[in-house]
Amino acid sequence: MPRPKSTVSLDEVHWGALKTLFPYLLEFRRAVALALLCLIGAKVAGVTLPFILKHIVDDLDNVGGLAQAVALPLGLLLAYGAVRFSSTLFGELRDTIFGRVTERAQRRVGLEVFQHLHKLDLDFHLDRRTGGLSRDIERGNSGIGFLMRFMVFNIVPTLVEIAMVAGLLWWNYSGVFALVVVSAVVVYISFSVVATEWRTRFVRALNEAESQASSRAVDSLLNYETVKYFANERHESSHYDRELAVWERARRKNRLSLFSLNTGQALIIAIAMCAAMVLAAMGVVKGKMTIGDFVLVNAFMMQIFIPLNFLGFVYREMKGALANIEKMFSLLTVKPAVADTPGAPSLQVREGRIDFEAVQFGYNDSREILSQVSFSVLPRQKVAIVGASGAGKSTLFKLLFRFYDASGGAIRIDGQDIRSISQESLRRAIGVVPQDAVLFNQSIRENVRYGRVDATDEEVMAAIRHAQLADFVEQLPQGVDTLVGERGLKLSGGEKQRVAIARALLKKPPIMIFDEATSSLDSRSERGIVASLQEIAREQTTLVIAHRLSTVVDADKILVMDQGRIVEQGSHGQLLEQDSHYAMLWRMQQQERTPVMGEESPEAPQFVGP
Ligand SMILES: Nc1ncnc2c1ncn2[C@@H]1O[C@H](COP(=O)(O)OP(=O)(O)OP(=O)(O)O)[C@@H](O)[C@H]1O
Repeated sequence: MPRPKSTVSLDEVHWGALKTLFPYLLEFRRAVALALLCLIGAKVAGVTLPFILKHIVDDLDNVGGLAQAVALPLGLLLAYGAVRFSSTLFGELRDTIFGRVTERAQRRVGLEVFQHLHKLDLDFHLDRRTGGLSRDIERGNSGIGFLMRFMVFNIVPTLVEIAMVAGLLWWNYSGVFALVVVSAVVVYISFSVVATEWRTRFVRALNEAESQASSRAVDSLLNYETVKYFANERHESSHYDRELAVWERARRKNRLSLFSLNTGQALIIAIAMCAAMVLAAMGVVKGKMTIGDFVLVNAFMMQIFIPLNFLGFVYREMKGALANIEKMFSLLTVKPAVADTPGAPSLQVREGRIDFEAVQFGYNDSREILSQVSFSVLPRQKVAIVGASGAGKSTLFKLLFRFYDASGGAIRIDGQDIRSISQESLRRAIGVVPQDAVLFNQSIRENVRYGRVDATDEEVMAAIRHAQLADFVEQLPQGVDTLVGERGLKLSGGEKQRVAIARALLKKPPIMIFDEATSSLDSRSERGIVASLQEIAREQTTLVIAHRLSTVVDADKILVMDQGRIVEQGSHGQLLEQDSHYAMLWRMQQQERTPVMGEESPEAPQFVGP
């Protein structure tokens, strides 16, 4: 199956974008051939029309005083109607048949961009602005439809039609007519190309302004709650209005430039039409041409200048469409920073052992976040990571999950360097309950099922029970079918976390990561979940980040992190005995601990960091 070129450099993209569309034309060659036949039919009918008209006019001119109803060139008139209708019919058939080709191309390219976006690394997605991105894709996609339709059915056929008309005028009358037509066309096209090039910058500026305004609006609406917390509606509106003002200015400049282009084109056409008509009128006066010939010349001029005018529009729009496609395809040129090596094998999880070996990492060159981090997690062990905010705990998980690659050292699972295996197999083997669970705007059931999309309803319900979510779900009028709202905002923080836990439990991976997964829960729910998790964790290797030290006292090993280094490790008892960093944190948490409403026992201290 032909595939469009997937990476196009920005410099070559202008015309390179056209090349990417050829495979689709080839794939649907029968539909394209049929549509081309319809096109030829429509053009032949179009060129025949002025000749029929000429004969009708000449016949009428010669009727004299006879009874006109009898002498009417009825056959010619009927033929005129039939040819006109068939010209339109062929045009419609052509569009209908070719529509399939363009729609399929749009679907394929849309899918390719979507898949590529999912392949890109976390950094790209953290930097992107969703509103602008979706507009770029939307515009690029409709640009493809436009370009394919007009490239095949407008530009080349119009030029052929013009050549045919010029030839016919030359053949039937004189070379001067052909000269007028050809010169007008050359001037018209040259003017259109130069003026359109000049306008491109206005079109680009307008697109840019539209994307900016749209990004701003989407970002603001996504942060609806934050805007309200700070009563910043006016601030948001004024920012948005500033973007809209830029858009307004860009639009005005764009319109003015379009005015100049349209006016120039109309002037060239008017001069050419006038010249041809004057020539024809002189021919009639001199008796070299009939009135029918005069009408024919007029009809031909109209016939070529209408599509020529359209050609100007097409060229203009084509430039816009190319700019849009260029922007969309430029997304495909973004290379993911984390990529599989060609033919990377799948991860084989035999026991679930994890080794970090002298791992080094920084999100950028200027700041090191992890330095020389080494530790091992034995199969089915529970290892906890504790430390101050910003110490690099979540970063460890992001590296294990290969959102980023370490700049030094290695991470191995059962002896396999995670850089040498496929990302998909790695991620299948690891379940994550993140710090901030984000849900799809679907039902609770579907959100939980996302953990394993082929899970049965019974399995989903079992996961919901294990995550202590069943009581809550029962209270809801629509139960598990309740919609959770955008990003899950209709659920409380704790409920959202429990949905995320249920989802991860359903996945049943050999390795499980909990990144402060119970931080939004009250102590009673937390204890319930921790008990469930402990039961399940016996089968799995588990890594836990916790601020509440009481939730990890049972861990096989606790790693204490500070400023990107592991400063201590051991069991809860061993670390207390060492009486160092961890022991100090433990004591601090116990001292600072104040009873929390609704808790029965005040045994759980809060981790506040050194
Ligand atoms: N995408 C990113 N780009 C640049 N810096 C980042 C990025 N993500 C995290 N950081 C920085 O890396 C450092 C470590 O972050 P990390 O999330 O690992 O800390 P943490 O120990 O999990 O903190 P917390 O307990 O508050 O969640 C922080 O200083 C943070 O600002």
